[in-house]
Amino acid sequence: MATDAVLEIEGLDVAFDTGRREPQKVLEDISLTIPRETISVILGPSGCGKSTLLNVVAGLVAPTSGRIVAARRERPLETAYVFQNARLLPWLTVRQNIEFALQSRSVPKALWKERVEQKLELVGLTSVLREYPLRLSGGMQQRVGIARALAVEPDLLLMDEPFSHLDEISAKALREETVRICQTSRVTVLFITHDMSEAAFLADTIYMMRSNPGRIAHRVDVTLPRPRSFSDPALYELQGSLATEFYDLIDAQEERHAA
Ligand SMILES: Nc1ncnc2c1ncn2[C@@H]1O[C@H](COP(=O)(O)OP(=O)(O)OP(=O)(O)O)[C@@H](O)[C@H]1O
Repeated sequence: MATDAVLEIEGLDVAFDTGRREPQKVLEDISLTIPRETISVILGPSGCGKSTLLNVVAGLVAPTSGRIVAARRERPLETAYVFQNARLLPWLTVRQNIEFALQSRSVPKALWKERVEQKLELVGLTSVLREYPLRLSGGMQQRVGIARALAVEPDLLLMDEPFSHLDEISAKALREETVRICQTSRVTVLFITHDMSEAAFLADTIYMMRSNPGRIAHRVDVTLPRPRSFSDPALYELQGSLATEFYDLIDAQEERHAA
């Protein structure tokens, strides 16, 4: 295993039993390495198995075959999720929502106050500690969701299309925040999207997937310097080449389907 990797996945297959004669193969021969303190992006069309891949990494879905090797072998890999919706508990305050996550991971109570305040500060939201989630905007709720995930100090942060339900201005701000947080807090991220510009802006490495079954079709190492700007022509260029590859894949798939 590479010395700077948090996780390596080797030859991973996932098939679901759907009651038909043959199990449905959703992921096939997935291999990837996630280096420490980087952002790896899985880019793929709807239904190609992106969320399933994250669920395997989180230990929620068992692979049919293949290996997942975590760098820290002395204990299971600690992961935390940020979903499309923040999924905050509406009857708990922001502080209590984050404390709930800390409690569920058995983080000692003596650490809670500092963790909650530090992570809320990181997402720029210290003023909402006592608020209830429904009084916050969608973007603020998502920031709390990120703070909650960071509070457990995971080895790997799993982000499943976390900004896809936000307006474009909030989404852009949160993409910038994600990069800043990763750099200042030395977090490692596995990020799912089907948005080319989001992938180009965030990623150190992009794994482009195709469907039926989900496979990694291309790996793109993004060498654009940081901080990146949404208006950088080089970013547009990368986004354009990702789009070309992406739609070529979809066309090839439709041709295979029709044959
Ligand atoms: N527990 C399950 N049992 C059976 N089939 C499943 C299960 N979970 C996912 N699938 C199937 O696996 C395929 C991939 O689903 P998945 O949600 O991983 O795709 P995705 O790329 O994340 O899609 P989207 O971008 O639309 O969220 C789909 O056909 C889905 O119906």
